[in-house]
Amino acid sequence: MKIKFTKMHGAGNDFVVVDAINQTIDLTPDQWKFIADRRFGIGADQMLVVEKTQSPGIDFRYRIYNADGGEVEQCGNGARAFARFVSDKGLTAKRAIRVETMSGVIEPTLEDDGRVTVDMGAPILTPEQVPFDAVGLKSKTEGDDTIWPLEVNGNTTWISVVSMGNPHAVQIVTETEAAPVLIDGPVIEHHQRFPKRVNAGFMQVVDRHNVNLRVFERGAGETLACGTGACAAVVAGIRRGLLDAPVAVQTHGGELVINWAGPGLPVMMTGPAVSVFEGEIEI
Ligand SMILES: N[C@H](CCC[C@H](N)C(=O)O)C(=O)O
Repeated sequence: MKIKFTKMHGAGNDFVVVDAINQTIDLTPDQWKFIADRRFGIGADQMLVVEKTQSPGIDFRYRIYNADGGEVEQCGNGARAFARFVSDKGLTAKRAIRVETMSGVIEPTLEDDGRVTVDMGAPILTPEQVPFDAVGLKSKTEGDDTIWPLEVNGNTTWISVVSMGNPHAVQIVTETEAAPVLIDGPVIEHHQRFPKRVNAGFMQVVDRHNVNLRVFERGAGETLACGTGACAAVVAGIRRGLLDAPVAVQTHGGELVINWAGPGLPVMMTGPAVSVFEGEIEI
């Protein structure tokens, strides 16, 4: 079957985006993995599939597949790329678009300056719902946050656990460029205390409104940026009493700006969304 796609990125987190409204898309995890392959396929961190929805008051559904072929609940940078895609393709004339994902409804809005702001919904802060297995662990309180000891490569790493619909383990590091992202990231991603695996964030606090962040993503490895990871890291930093909103998050692929007014309230993320090229692939 031939599939038309658009290659996009949000702060360097790159995507293959497909319109499943005007073409039939029904691929296996191995076929998604092939598309994501940077040598044998197109190459991407995630694949985004745009679908119709019957849900009242909702404009679209969008599905997210990681480079390992697995479908996941949420993708923050992907939400911005999705909004750019449906607008550019004329699938909607709206600038504020309500889209349902596996983990609920989010609302990206196309800004006049070319960036996209997404209401990512409220973070989930109960460990069991992340999900994180805290049984038998002795936590510490830091500000309003609870941090947990995780055994990683023989060291104890203290983490915040946050879900943005997808699971995140956030640690504070002195300097992101010296952090063992590629050594500890895979161990945290597959840690037994995360039954659905986890995205591992490494955050350096520069000042109360600025951080550097690297994320070893579940199912994709280290990416140049992680939108839900930036949301989770800022939520953790605010709860720990280290940050004040808004927070500019510097990633290897660009800047994301995160706003959050506290528990139960939505996390707002603003950042770039860029179309790079269009193509067609036989699969
Ligand atoms: N790897 C993530 C999905 C993509 C998230 C990231 N690319 C973002 O921008 O939020 C997970 O398995 O939960």
